[in-house]
Amino acid sequence: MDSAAHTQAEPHAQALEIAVGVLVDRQGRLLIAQRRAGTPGAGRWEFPGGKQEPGESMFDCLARELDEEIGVRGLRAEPVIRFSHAHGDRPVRLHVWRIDEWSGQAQGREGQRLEWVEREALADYQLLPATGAILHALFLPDRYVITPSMAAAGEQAWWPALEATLADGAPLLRLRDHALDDAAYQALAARVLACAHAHGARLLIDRDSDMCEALGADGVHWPVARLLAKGKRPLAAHRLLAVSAHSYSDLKAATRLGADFAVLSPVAPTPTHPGASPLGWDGWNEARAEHALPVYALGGLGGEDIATARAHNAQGVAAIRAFWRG
Ligand SMILES: Nc1nc2c([nH]c(=O)n2[C@H]2C[C@H](O)[C@@H](COP(=O)(O)OP(=O)(O)OP(=O)(O)O)O2)c(=O)[nH]1
Ligand SMILES: [Mg+2]
Repeated sequence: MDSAAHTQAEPHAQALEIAVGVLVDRQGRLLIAQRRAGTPGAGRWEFPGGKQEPGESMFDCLARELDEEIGVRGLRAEPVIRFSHAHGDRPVRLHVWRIDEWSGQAQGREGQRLEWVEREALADYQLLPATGAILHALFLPDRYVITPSMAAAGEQAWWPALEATLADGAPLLRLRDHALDDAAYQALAARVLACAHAHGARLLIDRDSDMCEALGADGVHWPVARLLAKGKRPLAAHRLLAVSAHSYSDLKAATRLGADFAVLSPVAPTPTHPGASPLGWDGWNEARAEHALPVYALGGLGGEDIATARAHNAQGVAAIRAFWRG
């Protein structure tokens, strides 16, 4: 997904409300449709959906659009993400659902082409802008584990805790250890990466993209200031770029510069950053806004907060202590 996929509309512009449904079949393939001539983005591929009508709930809109466009009904749908971005003459606000069960056989009822495509093969299609945000939201987990520093945990305890955390099913980790110099960090990261990959987990590192490439790590996690200083996305599209953000404008910059996801903190007070004033869920909501990327909630939260976080349009919860099995 290129960085153009991350344009975002200003929130004060009057957005069109759009319900979008991602049908996922038993083999994990996704249903895409080609936009017809004469519509914004003609020829590009999208997930089916369309505009809300007056008096309609977003879910009713989804059900109606999918029936009209592809002839499926009886949806079992989970909300995935909500975001706004500029598209055509007016900004659109996309309310995206994942649909794993439905009745009827999907067919292009408006003459549009449909295809079932594996996620990896989507790169071969010209997709609508911002589809990258939808895909990341679909496939990123609802927990993001940040490792405690080895010095604080003690090396003897740290490695078994890492193994236990991975065995517990942590699919995405950030190796955070600011105390180590680059050489020591790289040596540690190589070992942690091997453990993570052995468990099918992905690992993001806190250092530069050259180190990421050298290690074959899954991506980097940077503070937003570092990304702003760089001025552009530092790594290839198949790697993950995560950004730490503390405000609306941080997230705006992260989106503009092609971040794949962000972590917005602190929601609640946390011992790691005793001086920072917590956002609370209201402040979190205001800062998260409708930026076109998945955003984890961080700060004093744990697994029991995932449902609340999801209800606030978060991808899930990021945490050190709550997910570390030390
Ligand atoms: N369906 C869909 N629309 C998207 C996606 N991403 C995105 O920016 N959009 C934009 C394109 C359009 O401007 C708008 C969707 O409206 P639409 O043109 O499908 O509207 P509709 O189905 O109600 O069609 P119509 O009655 O106006 O013909 O949202 C996406 O993934 N799926
Ligand atoms: Mg449509």
